[in-house]
Amino acid sequence: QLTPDFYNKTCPGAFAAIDKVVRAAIANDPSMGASLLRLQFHDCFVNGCDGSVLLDDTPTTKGEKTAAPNNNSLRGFDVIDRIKAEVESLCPGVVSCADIVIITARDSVVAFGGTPWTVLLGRRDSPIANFSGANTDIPAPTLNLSNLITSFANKGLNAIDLVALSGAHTVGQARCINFRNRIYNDTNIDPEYAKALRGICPITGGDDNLYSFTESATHFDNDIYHDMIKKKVLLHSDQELYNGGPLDRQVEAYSKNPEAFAADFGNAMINMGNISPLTGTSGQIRLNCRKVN
Ligand code: HEM
Repeated sequence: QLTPDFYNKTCPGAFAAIDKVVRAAIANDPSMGASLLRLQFHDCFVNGCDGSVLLDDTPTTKGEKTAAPNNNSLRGFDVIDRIKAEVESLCPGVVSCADIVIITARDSVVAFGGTPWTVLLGRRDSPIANFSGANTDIPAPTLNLSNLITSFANKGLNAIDLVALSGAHTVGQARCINFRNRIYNDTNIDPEYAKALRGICPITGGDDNLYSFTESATHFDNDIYHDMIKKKVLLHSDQELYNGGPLDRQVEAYSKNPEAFAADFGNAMINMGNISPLTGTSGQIRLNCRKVN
């Protein structure tokens, strides 16, 4: 039901307006591109791609922003607010927050030098957030390969989608709390890499200290697959993809063929964007992405 031309008649200016705000945000803070890309994942894995991740807590209901995988970690909500304001001034009440997340993720990858894909549109916004769903459905970096595969399968995504989408970790950063156990306890990690990271992430304290996933954390390329093969990745979950198991061949293929990775990444983003959208007369077009109408 989603289509690429959904806003062609009702808001043809939306694409240029969104891209402009995304580029300005990245020019102001290059790390923002990664954060905007991640929002699509954390929206789509919880109740589908329905903009629920954008809802603030209210006095009576908890939103998803304060769930464990998101709290003190997700960012970019102010950029989404700026985009929504621009788009509302162009065409009031037309473009959903859920679709803004999808377009913003694509534009961020392109701004980082990645390959564009055609986004499918026509999603509507959920009137409710799912705090407990955000805690259970977003995979943790401690998961092993079979649990990662299951977590993606639960959302209708296959193992190729898992390997391709994990390529998103070619950009952005992680906090020490998410890689401490790996650098002190994992054995499938390059010893020099682990040693260097221990300087940034002590055994106690420094939970929020940041480290980049790859050397070019603001350039969208296939570096993360090279790093997996070298055992120089931050997250336990990313190394699980290349650890003597069935997906090693796919990691090697993406490391050798950046075009194949780019094509599969775009397709996997489209697949992820298809998770349980609200369409037709379901849901609403929120006027402010942070609260229900
Ligand atoms: C396969 C399962 C995944 C796990 C276990 C996982 C886990 C994580 C963790 C732990 C962080 C660091 C958060 C922090 O320290 O605050 C992170 C960051 C990030 N993730 Fe994932 N992730 C997964 C899949 C994805 C997918 C599918 C995407 C998008 C397509 C994605 C995009 C990102 C980006 C871009 C960042 C950096 C954010 C920033 O710098 O602000 N991740 N992820």
